[in-house]
Amino acid sequence: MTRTKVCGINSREELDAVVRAGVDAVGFVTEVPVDTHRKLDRDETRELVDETPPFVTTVAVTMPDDDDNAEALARETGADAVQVHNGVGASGAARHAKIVERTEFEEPSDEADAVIVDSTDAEGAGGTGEKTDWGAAARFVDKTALPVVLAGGLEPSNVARAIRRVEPYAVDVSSGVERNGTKDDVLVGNFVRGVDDADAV
Ligand SMILES: O=C(O)c1ccccc1N[C@@H]1O[C@H](COP(=O)(O)O)[C@@H](O)[C@H]1O
Repeated sequence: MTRTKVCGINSREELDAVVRAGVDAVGFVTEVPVDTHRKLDRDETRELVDETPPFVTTVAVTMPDDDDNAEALARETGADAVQVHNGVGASGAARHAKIVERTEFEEPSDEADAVIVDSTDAEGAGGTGEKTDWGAAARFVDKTALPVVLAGGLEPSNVARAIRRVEPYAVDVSSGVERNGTKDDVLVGNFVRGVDDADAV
C-alpha cells in the first residue's frame, strides 16, 4: 500500500478537505527561508497539528540552519515527523520526531527514518511542480533500505504511472493538487484515487 502525503497545507479548510479525501499524512511548510505562499510560522503549524485527527501523520517541512533551531521547531510544533533538507538539523529534530530527509538520491544521515526525493529550485526549496527523475528514483528505491518518498511534479494524471515505475513507500504532492494556490477537493480526491488504482494492480 502506497502512503499519500499532501504538503503545503496552510488553513483549517485545506486540512479538513485533505483529511476527508483519505490522505495518510499532511505537511506544513514551516519557517522556510524562501518565498512561498504555503509558509507558516511555528505557532500556526502547532495549531494545525493540534487540529489534525488521530491516525493522520503530521509533518513539519522545514529548512533549519542548525540542530538547535530544528530541535525547538520539532518540540514546539509537536509534529509527528520533521522533513529536513540535506541532513541539516536532523539530529536536533530527531529528539522529538521521526525524520524525513531530502537528499540527491544519496544515503541520508543516520537519524533519517525515510528519504524524500524531490525536484528543487535554485534556493534548494521544493514545491516546484517539476517532475523528479523517475528512473533515478527507481534505482534509489532498489539501493536503499530506507522507505523512499517520491515527490516533485506529481498530479492526479501521473501518480499511478509514477508508483508503478518507482515503487516508492509514499508519494508526496503539493502544486499538483492546487488550483489558484489553494488545495482543491476534486484534485486531491482524484490524486488519492490514482494512488489506489496503482495499488490495486
Ligand atoms: O512547498 C513548498 O513551498 C516548499 C518549500 C520549501 C521546502 C519544501 C517545499 N515543498 C516540498 O516539495 C514537495 C513537492 O512539491 P510539488 O508537488 O512538486 O509542488 C512537497 O510535497 C514538499 O515536501
